[in-house]
Amino acid sequence: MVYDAFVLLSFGGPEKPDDVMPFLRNVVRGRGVPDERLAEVAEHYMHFGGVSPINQQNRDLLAALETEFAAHGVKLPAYWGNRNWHPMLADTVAQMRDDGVQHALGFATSAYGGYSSCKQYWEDIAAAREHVGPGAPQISKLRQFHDHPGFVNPLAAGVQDALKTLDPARRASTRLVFTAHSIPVSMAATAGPTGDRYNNQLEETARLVHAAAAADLGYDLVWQSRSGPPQVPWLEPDVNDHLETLAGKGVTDVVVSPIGFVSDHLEVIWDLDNEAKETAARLGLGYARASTPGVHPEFVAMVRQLVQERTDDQSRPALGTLPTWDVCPADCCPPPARRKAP
Ligand SMILES: CC1=C(CCC(=O)O)c2cc3nc(cc4[nH]c(cc5[nH]c(cc1n2)c(C)c5CCC(=O)O)c(CCC(=O)O)c4C)C(CCC(=O)O)=C3C
Ligand SMILES: [Fe+2]
Repeated sequence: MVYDAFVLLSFGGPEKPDDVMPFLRNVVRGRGVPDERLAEVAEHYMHFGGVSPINQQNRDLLAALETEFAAHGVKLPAYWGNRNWHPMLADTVAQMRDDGVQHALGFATSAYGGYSSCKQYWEDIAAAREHVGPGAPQISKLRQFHDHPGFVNPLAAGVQDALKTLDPARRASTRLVFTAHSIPVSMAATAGPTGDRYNNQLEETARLVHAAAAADLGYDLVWQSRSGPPQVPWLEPDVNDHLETLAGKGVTDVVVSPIGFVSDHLEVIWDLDNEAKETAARLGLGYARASTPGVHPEFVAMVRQLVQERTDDQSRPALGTLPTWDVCPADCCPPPARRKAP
């Protein structure tokens, strides 16, 4: 297969206060979420002047990738398009068509399987191509990378750096707490052809990062950033509840490592650096938050290697045992049942 471009696929985020509500309406489009609920979430963004850091983080990643590609002879122009905010993927795909692109490789900023993390990016691609119409380039999404050394090693380095900020005398009662975005239980059950792929991959990533970073410590995988109505079950426990449990069991310090994310966007800097940190302070727990990969050189190199897997037939580095594939089975990870508008 001949590829002639690269496109970074991401979530998108507001960049000024007036962007916040339209962005949030895009995130929940078709789901009948009332504006009052969105106004609550908007508050989190307003603590940061209505600016999510995610777009700048993607600009930084794109710039690092261009340098990395140039240094390794990968001659693909790099584009970027989002699901929920500008630059919107449909506009990017129109630009790619105008530039004569025929078949691009797409890298989504999520390591895992599941609807929000994987399938929805395939849907974004299909919708953007349909919007552009005849002449729209094909886009093949690169594979999931939850156990790639270029993902696991930067996470492990982040845990080790975070541990250095805690009291070494209390290491024996320090615990690693890995977090990922909670999803509805029904969504988790249909993630991947055999189900539960999202959770299973996260469990494997947690195991690998723990082994590489601090095998002497105990660890858990818990969930953050739950939304949706309370009567709908989502993956539990929530990180805040879990800190409470740990404090009751004699744990004195925690390192919280958000392995579910590739950069320190709003779900990290609000839900962890504010909410979970406050919870820890209330419980008297020492607290350190480990970094996400961001533009760590090994992570940037990983993206380039994932491209070369498709162009140069290279090996597929993997530290874990769960299988990976280039094209997801058509019936995996269906969207959640749509809620009716109230
Ligand atoms: C699995 C997963 C990831 C990780 C994979 C990936 O990265 O793709 C992720 C990432 C993110 N989620 C983000 C923000 C939001 N997620 C929401 C809502 C939801 N997320 C869900 C799942 C996930 N989300 C789900 C099942 C919902 C319920 C509604 C729905 O089914 O869509 C809402 C709506 C308001 C609310 O109800 O809380 C917001 C604002 C941001 C941007 C942060 C920034 O701006 O910096 C990022 C990177
Ligand atoms: Fe989300």
